[in-house]
Amino acid sequence: MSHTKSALLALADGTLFHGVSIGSDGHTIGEVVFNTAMTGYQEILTDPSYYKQLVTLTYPHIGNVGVNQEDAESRRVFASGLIIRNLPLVASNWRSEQSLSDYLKANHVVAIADIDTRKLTRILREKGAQPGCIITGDQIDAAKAVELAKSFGSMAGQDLAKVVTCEQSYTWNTREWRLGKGYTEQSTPGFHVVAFDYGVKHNILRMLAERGCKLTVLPATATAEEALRHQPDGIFLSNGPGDPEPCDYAIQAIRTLLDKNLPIFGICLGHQLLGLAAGGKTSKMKFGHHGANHPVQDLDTKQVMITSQNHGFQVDEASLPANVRVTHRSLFDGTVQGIALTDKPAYSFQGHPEASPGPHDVAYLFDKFIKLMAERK
Ligand SMILES: NC(=O)CC[C@H](N)C(=O)O
Repeated sequence: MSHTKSALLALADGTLFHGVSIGSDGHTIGEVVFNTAMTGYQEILTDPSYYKQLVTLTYPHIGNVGVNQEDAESRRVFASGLIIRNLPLVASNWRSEQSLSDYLKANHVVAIADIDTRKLTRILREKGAQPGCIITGDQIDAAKAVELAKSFGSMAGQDLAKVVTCEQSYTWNTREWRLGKGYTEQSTPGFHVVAFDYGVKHNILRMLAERGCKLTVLPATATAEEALRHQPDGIFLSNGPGDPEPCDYAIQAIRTLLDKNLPIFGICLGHQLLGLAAGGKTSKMKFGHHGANHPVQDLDTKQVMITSQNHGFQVDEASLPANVRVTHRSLFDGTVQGIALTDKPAYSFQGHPEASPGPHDVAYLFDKFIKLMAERK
């Protein structure tokens, strides 16, 4: 039997959790958040929105189905650490290519198992998301770990979109992808979408491609002029990590693009940035929304959808100017989940409509974007 290495999770408030290391050696710091999804650990780890966050999963057995290349949501693991109850001894699935533990090690992710994730989640619910440190080794200095946790400070004020974004613009090869899916040459792309990559998840690009869009992806700091040079039919604003408020480059670009009356669709961080560009404000939530079964109501149709969520900031309803309408609301806490401008073809959603947490309830938001681009042509 292989030697198990000890690991410690220290919270900034001094709480300590002793467990075993299941990833890389060393230490990592970030904001500790809990996610209640029962599946999708690989999508969570590779979602760039989790950069600088240490994710604890409330589902106790994580790693049962291993990992594979196909399920990655981006080019690498972006979560800064993983905290779980129990790593199964065997990973079993026909698609599995690697065990979770080997994957974490290969991606240099520090991770801890065998801790009481229920107790941890209760602390985060009561006190709110807080800084933490995971550190591995047999002789751990707990006081040092608490100091390291504190050194993270707060997620508020951190501009991380420009850290995780792509270095250069690229095109998503829609044609090849569609032909591989059985679409014919004739049914190939209609609309050209310019997507700002604040930490985009691949399934968003896939879902736009599936609807016939040709995609040009631009780095987070690209200007409105750069976007317009591509003569887009529509603009997409992606999800991403950190606080939306310091992303002034993005807010500026979106403001200019709003003036051009182009269809604009934003998801998660993109939603928050649209809210800011429209003149609203955002704020940090206590522990945010991270899970795969959050009920959200479409206020126009009254329909309740089961959605996937991952955010720690929100658009403040009271701050919204008269030309911004709230279109969706969380049925957990009443917070804003969607907005639309009344005088521009621009709208956004706080949850993740590209994730399919079982149901595909929110996929219609992608069809709405296609409709807006068609109306403008
Ligand atoms: N998934 C996201 O885009 C998250 C947006 C933002 N970083 C938040 O935490 O609220």
